[in-house]
Amino acid sequence: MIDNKPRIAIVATGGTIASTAADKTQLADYKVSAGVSDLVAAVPALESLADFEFEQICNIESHGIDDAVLMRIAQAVQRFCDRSDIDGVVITHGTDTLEETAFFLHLTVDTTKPIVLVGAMRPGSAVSADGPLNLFHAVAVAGNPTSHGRGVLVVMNDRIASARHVTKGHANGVDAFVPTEFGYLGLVFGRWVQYHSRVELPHTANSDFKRAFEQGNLPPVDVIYDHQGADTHHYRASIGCAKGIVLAATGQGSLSPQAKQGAEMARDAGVVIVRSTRVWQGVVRSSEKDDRFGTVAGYTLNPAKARILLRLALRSTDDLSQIRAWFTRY
Ligand SMILES: NC(=O)C[C@H](N)C(=O)O
Repeated sequence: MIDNKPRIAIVATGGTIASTAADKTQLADYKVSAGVSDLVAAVPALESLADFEFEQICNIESHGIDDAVLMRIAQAVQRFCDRSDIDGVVITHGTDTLEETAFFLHLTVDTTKPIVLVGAMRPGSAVSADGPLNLFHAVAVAGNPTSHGRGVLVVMNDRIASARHVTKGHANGVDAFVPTEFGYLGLVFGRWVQYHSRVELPHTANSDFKRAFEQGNLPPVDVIYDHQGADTHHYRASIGCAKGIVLAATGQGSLSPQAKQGAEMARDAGVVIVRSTRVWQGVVRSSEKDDRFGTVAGYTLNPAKARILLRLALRSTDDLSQIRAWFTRY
């Protein structure tokens, strides 16, 4: 029996799942304190699911993750996936920027093995902490043979979502992760795992950006949020520092007069602008605006994920037609 257990690598980075507070009802302002061995020790039933290896990359909140940490996470995940004795990888992560790490790995890790990100919305010290069961579920999913070839997965609150679609949709609740209109991929309930759909867009072993983390720094890309009464000063500050700007535009990618001006300034300075939307569902399709302002339509990627794709794209080219093609495909 024991011989049949999968071997799972747990890559730990911090977040609320690794946090504790002085009081059981304290649900904010807690401290990251638990290392990966503490997380695993808190769920003894994990032993029945898998054999483990651990790597602690850092122990910080996810809004503190920078490029250097992101690259270390990606390299560690790739290293584990390249090993024939490892069946899957679980990454414990803060939820605030979890979708960014998840989507970066989805586009860059060269594997068909399951990679599962998991976090928690309540610290480990809280009444009804969600971390222990989320971790159990993440390992159940990573060790399940039906999880192969599905790209990077996010497991929270009994659901399995794709890194491509999932976004944080609630600031506090344990049901914080929502898959937008594309839906969850499946369910996990104890040891039981069932999938209902898969992501059709390219990822992991089929991605054009495989192992990009081995190829040096990614170009800086800023996100600018458009709104009523906008100004052009964000664009002026960005141009000269950033190689690209993602515009969290209104509606289906409409631009305020100032955003239009900003887009023209960026185009003239050779900075690529992606028109994404601050609305969290729907599509920004290419239109005559893109010809006029030299912009790229962001399609169904939210601004945080459009930023990741634009960085990967700009690492290899500044050819607008190639970048536009990638935005229609990913
Ligand atoms: N729920 C969380 O994990 C939020 C946390 N503060 C983070 O590291 O993103």
